[in-house]
Amino acid sequence: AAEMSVPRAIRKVFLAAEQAEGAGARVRRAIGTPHLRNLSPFLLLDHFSIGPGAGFPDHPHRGQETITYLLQGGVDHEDFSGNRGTLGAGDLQFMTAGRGIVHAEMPRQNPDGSANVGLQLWVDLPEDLKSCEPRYRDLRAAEIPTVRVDDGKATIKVISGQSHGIDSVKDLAYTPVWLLDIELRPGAKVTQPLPQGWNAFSYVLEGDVWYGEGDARKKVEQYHNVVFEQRGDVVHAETDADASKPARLVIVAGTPLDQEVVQYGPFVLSSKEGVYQALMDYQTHSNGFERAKGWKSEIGK
Ligand SMILES: Nc1ccc(F)c(C(=O)c2c[nH]c3ncc(Cl)cc23)c1F
Ligand SMILES: [Fe+3]
Repeated sequence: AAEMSVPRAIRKVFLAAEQAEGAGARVRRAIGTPHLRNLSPFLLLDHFSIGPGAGFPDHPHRGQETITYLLQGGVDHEDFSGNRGTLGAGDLQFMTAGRGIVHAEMPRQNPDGSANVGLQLWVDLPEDLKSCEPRYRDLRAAEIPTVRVDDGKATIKVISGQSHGIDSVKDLAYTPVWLLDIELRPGAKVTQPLPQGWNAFSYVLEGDVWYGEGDARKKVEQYHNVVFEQRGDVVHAETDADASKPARLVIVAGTPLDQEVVQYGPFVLSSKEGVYQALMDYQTHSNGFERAKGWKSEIGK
């Protein structure tokens, strides 16, 4: 007989409150606050909004991967190796900082002055990859497979992982991560399998979403983060039939890493000594930060 699917219970739900970050940017931090310090392998999740004149000028990273998902507008990036690029609405950038990156992430000026909105997720790297060479993988909106389910009432963008028989195009991060962007029209109901034993959460971008089934259902509003228990292999999400507008949520899952997390801003190592070393290397332009010497970005001025 088919294995019974076990719904994942909800461990906690909380609002991602807005806070200042970078230079004049605003972020709703859904992972990386006292509500949820980290959920291995996830270190940080920022739902960012960058208005004109704001942004994230020259800054370093070591020991993690960042996944930037542009939802609205555009963000330019430029690093100390001369890599430059622009993310438009629907595009993603998977950046493996590894042993060290210094870059700037600045918004494009939108003609109508609208803000640039997106998600940035930080994923911890396994210890032996924390000193790997940096690398970028861009994923353009057009490359992302989409599947319509529940009579077309639900649309799932399979950015990474699998959903309803659709596989994402390629493994983009070193650490296995599933990232699904789901739109639920009124009355839609989706059952999404997730790998057993992975850590998983869901962040509500728009509207209201019911998670769970029957009397275990819980209604979660916009800007709230839902953290699931590790036990179980499916997540149920649905919207009210009389909802006034569609809901939009992401479901993210990843393999827990069995290592310490010692983080100082964008330096994420697995020991205090590793963090001291990162700070020293950044200050002395060593061990991966050589190209930071005298480097200033064009876009971060
Ligand atoms: N203070 C500080 C220290 C280190 C950082 F890496 C950053 C940073 O670059 C970001 C933090 N949230 C983000 N959301 C979106 C984007 Cl595009 C960038 C960031 C930062 F702001
Ligand atoms: Fe950055």
